[in-house]
Amino acid sequence: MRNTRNNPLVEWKGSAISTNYYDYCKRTYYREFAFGRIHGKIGDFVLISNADSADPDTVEGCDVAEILKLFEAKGDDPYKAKVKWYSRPNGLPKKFASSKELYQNLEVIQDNRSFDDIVSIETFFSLCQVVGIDMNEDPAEVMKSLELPTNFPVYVCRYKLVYAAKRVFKLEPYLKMNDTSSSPRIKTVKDTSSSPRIKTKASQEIPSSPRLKALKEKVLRNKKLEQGVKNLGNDDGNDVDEKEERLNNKKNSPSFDIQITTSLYEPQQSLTLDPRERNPVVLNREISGATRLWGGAPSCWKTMLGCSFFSAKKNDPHIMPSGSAPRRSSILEHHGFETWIRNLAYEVVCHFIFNIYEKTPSSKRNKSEIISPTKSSQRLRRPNKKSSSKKDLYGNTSPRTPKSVSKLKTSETSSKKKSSSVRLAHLTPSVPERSTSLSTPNSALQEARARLHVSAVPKSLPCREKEFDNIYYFLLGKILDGTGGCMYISGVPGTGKTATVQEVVRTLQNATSQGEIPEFQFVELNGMRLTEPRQAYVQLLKQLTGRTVVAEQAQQLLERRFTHTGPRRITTLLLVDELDLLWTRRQDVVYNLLDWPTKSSSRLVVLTIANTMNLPERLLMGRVTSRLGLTRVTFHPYTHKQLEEIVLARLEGMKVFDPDAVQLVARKVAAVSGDARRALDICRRATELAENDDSEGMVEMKHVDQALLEMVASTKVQAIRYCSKIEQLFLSAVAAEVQRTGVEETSFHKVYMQLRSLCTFDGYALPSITEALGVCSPSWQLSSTFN
Ligand SMILES: Nc1ncnc2c1ncn2[C@@H]1O[C@H](COP(=O)(O)OP(=O)(O)OP(=O)(O)O)[C@@H](O)[C@H]1O
Repeated sequence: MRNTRNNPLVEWKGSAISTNYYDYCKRTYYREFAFGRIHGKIGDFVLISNADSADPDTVEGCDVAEILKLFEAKGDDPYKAKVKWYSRPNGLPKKFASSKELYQNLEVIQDNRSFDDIVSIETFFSLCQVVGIDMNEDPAEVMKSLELPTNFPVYVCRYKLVYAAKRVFKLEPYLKMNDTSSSPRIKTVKDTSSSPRIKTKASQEIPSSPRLKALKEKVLRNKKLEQGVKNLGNDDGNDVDEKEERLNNKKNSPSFDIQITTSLYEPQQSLTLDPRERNPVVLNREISGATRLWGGAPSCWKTMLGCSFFSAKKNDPHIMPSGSAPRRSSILEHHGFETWIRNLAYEVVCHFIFNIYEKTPSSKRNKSEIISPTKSSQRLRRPNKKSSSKKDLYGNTSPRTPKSVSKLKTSETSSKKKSSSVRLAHLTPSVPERSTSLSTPNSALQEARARLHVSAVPKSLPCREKEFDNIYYFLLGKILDGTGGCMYISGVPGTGKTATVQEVVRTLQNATSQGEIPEFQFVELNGMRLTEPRQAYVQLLKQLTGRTVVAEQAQQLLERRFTHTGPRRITTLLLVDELDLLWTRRQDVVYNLLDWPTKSSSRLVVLTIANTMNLPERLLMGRVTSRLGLTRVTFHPYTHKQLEEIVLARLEGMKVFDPDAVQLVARKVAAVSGDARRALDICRRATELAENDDSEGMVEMKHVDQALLEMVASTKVQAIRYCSKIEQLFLSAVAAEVQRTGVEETSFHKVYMQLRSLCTFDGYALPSITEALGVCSPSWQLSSTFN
């Protein structure tokens, strides 16, 4: 039967599977498919192209998965498979990924994290094999001894990643205790002459190593089992469990001998009980409820519900999972009474489950997936007031008494809803200790100077609680939702924009490592560090995949990544600092960076930082601004009180500054720019002056006065002071134009327009264009130098 709908490349093999459950799902399920040269069936292992990898069209760029179901859905991409994911070691959570015990290229780990498990068959790259081995065995040795086909990817599996608690994982042995005595579990693929798929060694002579002896025995036993399936009721009767679990599936498959194999992964397989294939949390509860109600489900029911169906044709050389005898059974036909019992039991259980499912309010079901109401301990907790003065929320020592956090007022209402459950937190922006300590200061003044340095990481970011909150909850909402979005952050230099965002990211990463929120990846671009705007693509791709390519190719790869679905994709958080420097005439770079988050599959959140508040409206085209959205946070210049607080917070516990001296600095800086960097610099210089002066280790008003004077009398200021009036006016015009546009480059024409305005206001005669051009030409500089 060939499907002509949309894509003639995928073809179902054999007839559709019909059961009450599948009929209820209103989907058509199949056992086998052909996609180009790939001929696969339920139970096979496949490599699935990963759009997020550096090279999705290579074996290394693919993820490993086992096919659990095959079905035809509605829509443009109807050929679907339900899979069980297997991760390579570097695809595991960080704490396992770096483990030296795991073999990057040889080994995969069954991954029970809640990735999307419905994938398009069109993303299949090739078939592969996974061999289950005991956790104490050496994968390299096993691979050597197995002598498996070299042109076919083969992996061993020792572990499975399971939930220890909500979002906390642990590794468990892949094979259960009673499996360890048995030989490796190998699933082979069917040898079809039409496809270049790999033939396993099953039909070849197997070398006589103990492992392969056992394997050979297993192959023979499995073959016998399959024979048993063929000869109804004529199995050898050795395996009591198999006998018990035998069921008649005549109704469902009149023309096939059906073998129902309970999976090795019973807990996961049981998820298939959900009539809509979603909400595993609720479903598990339903299953256990059903089991309780019926006094423990008989093994045959378990088999029925957790089974995968596949055809067992006469010459099919399947090698079945070893050591799985107790968990597998063959279903034989023509047992009328058994069929009746089976169907009755099946319908009753399905009916029971559907009823529970329908009666469970959808709100409850969804909630249980995100934040378990019973596990309040997992949430961010408001710190105990008594202890809050010592430790902040994430265990960092914070000398500040936490302030109450203002309500979030972002325009993102959806994230508000989600975050409300996590909102109990009292968030104080804080920065973790630096990893390498600064050189030990000898005096109090030296220590103060070290603390006042802009590069010194402060323990907290006072006066930015509200901004911290807004950014934190925006990002939290996006990470919990698994959606994309943009935020525009603006403010004059030195107002703590970058520092606040960095701190938010650190706080979220901390929450991730504690299993409170899902994983996300953080990447950073800074317009100042790029030689030209299109380098943003190169840098972004490099940080995401580790691959360096030219800008055009990088753009194509990023486009592909963000416009294609990635079932195992986690949220990407991109910080674009100095956005205005990515501006190009076509605005394509900024457009793409803001357009990718709007794609439903991208899971990309972009935080953009720039110095001007109205940059989007002034500099960017309408279609770019529209993509930026309305979620904006403005960092206003610090007031003198805030600057005072910032400086005093850094000097906490020290008595080196006269309080009036700090106030003087704060007032002077707030009057000009409100730049925290400038205030810290002046205070630092004052400590140096106090050290040279014999002032008994105290910074007084005179030191601050002198430092302020030095700032004014800096070389730049001196140079400008000695410029001619026309030069001073020209420089003012350049500064006004740069301030107006927020871009550091400008044209002479625009500067001249500014110059005209300045001259008119100040009552000077407007210099001619030639004179103005002369001011900025090198020859003018030379002549002025010599004059
Ligand atoms: N609230 C604050 N508390 C303590 N230190 C602060 C605070 N705000 C700013 N600073 C200090 O000022 C320095 C400059 O901050 P930051 O780089 O975040 O400013 P910015 O707004 O991003 O400036 P620019 O636009 O120039 O990049 C930081 O390194 C930090 O040391």
